[in-house]
Amino acid sequence: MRKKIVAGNWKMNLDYNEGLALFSEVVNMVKDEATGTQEVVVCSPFIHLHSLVQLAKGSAKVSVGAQNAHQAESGAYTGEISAKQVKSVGAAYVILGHSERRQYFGEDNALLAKKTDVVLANDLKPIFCIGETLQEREANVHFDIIKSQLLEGVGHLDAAAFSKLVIAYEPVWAIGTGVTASSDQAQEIHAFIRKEIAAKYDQSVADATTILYGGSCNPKNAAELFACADIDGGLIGGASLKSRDFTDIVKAFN
Ligand SMILES: O=C[C@H](O)COP(=O)(O)O
Repeated sequence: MRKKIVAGNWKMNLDYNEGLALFSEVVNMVKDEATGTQEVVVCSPFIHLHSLVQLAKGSAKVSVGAQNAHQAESGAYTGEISAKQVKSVGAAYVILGHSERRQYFGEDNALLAKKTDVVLANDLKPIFCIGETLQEREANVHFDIIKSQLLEGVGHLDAAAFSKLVIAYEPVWAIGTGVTASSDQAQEIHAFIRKEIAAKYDQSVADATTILYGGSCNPKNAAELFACADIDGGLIGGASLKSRDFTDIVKAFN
């Protein structure tokens, strides 16, 4: 059966020492919690990755991820980080397709397809984000948008490669706004995504795919969201910057 995952996305927050302190607290707190969450992933800025991997050693449940990787294996791309470099410090995951990357850095589905290939080729697991803007939802094209992000971004993969992905549904209007999708809205889209995966591959691939919800998820609303049949955990932004809040979300699968 698919894995229940709670992933934190620190975005461009926390200096080196702040990140290590927060991560140490999370590792310690998560260790003692009885929870249905099977894996806790912290996606930090690149500067923290190596140290977090060291701190996570000995924790069966906590993994580390990056928030991006370049589409090339290596080369003259000043300021960029490759998937191979991320892999070399021991990280396990890479977030791809986050709406902030799509919006501020012009990452489109074609580019994300290339990034997905490179990340997978380096034996890293993509957390592949899809989700509509408020305008798209209001124009009632959100299903089309989500379907095209899914199929154009990762639909070229064969079933074996696709099964290494985690999908994250993040409605852009809910990210960092304090406006969470209702559990009904989120479940509707998660079920739709799973149906599209089944149509593209087959039902067993769809049933095995972890689909996370992201967007103003917090300790108060996590349990209701995670109780939905097709929601397999969360991708947590703001609340992942506080160890107690993040751990309470991890506990929400109880
Ligand atoms: O990657 C995380 C999402 O962008 C959600 O962020 P948020 O929890 O601050 O709304």
